[in-house]
Amino acid sequence: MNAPSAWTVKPPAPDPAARERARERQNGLTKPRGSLGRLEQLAITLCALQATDRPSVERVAISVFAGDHGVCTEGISAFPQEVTAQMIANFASGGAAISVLANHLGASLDVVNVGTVTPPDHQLPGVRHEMVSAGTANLARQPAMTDDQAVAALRVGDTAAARAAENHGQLFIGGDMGIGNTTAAAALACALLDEDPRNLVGPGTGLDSEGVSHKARVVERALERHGTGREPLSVLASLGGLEIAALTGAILGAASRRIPVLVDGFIVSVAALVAVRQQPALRDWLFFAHRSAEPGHQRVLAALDAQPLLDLGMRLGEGSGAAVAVPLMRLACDLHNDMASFEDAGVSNRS
Ligand SMILES: O=C(O)c1ccc[n+]([C@@H]2O[C@H](COP(=O)([O-])O)[C@@H](O)[C@H]2O)c1
Ligand SMILES: Cc1cc2nc[nH]c2cc1C
Repeated sequence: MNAPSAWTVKPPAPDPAARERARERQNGLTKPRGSLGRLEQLAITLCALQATDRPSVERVAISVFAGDHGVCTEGISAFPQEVTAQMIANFASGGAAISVLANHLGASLDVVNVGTVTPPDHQLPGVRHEMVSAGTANLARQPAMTDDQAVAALRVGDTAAARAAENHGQLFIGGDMGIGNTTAAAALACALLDEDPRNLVGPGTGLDSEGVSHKARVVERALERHGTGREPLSVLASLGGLEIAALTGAILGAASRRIPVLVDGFIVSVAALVAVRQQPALRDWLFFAHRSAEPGHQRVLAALDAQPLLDLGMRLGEGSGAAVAVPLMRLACDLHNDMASFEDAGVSNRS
């Protein structure tokens, strides 16, 4: 019963009538048709997802999921593992990039510790400790998670999405924090896309080229051990991470509650890829914020047929790239909602 494949959260279909009305409205606004480019499509898609004529992303719900990775013992990151827990404290005290961005956007920021090696500090304000385990096992040698742990982590994410829905969130952003998680994400993406690790493994927080080659060999060993071609949530259990599984659960959970999702960088996109492989109807609910500098992101975006909004060379995680793209989505909504029509403004339309 606790096999990950039993996870059957289903996203609903977007509203076709709201989509059609939004398309008609865009075509009647005082601009040549299509001249606002992808901002037009963005507003139309939001109308269909929010089943409204007046789309809005004023209420943004951000959940950052943190977890540690057993594969760190293989020397695959430029930073030590304790940074994961230290950054949780930084999120709590408002000093992290995502803290500043959330504050700027007036977004809620939910920090969830899904499992660190460093014992949780229960005094930290605003941090939820929903530890599934003290980090994952080393995926190069054994499954990162048991099936039960993967399901528990999916549930942690789904619960965060439920909180976003209770707070009437109009857009969900998931962020990740986990030293070593670019190794897990690359391994997962290789298994799901049948790719060579040398094409998907990158520097993460800052490995040099020798470090990247070593990391690719670690991923290769993991793939040999766990094999490919299994169902997506089993691949997630053996090669993923606690925060990555929580992100998969959160993304599915948000869409199933009719909250559109703005996907961040490499790690969140891999969590989204797992979710789309599990529930293809989820794809409709995803906007892609940016192209991360982590080289494997490009391949994952292509597999999801995704055109990100921004390309700023960011590679931080935390949901930061998604937060940076929110103002663009807000502008797309304002244009859709507030521009005059040809008729109202007395402007001649094309003959
Ligand atoms: O989101 C991205 O595209 C991204 C790319 C590179 C690194 N990161 C962040 O850096 C950490 C993982 O890097 P590493 O080198 O320890 O695997 C983790 O906390 C991620 O949030 C994030
Ligand atoms: C300092 C630091 C902050 C981060 N935020 C997300 N991943 C990170 C990795 C490091 C090393």
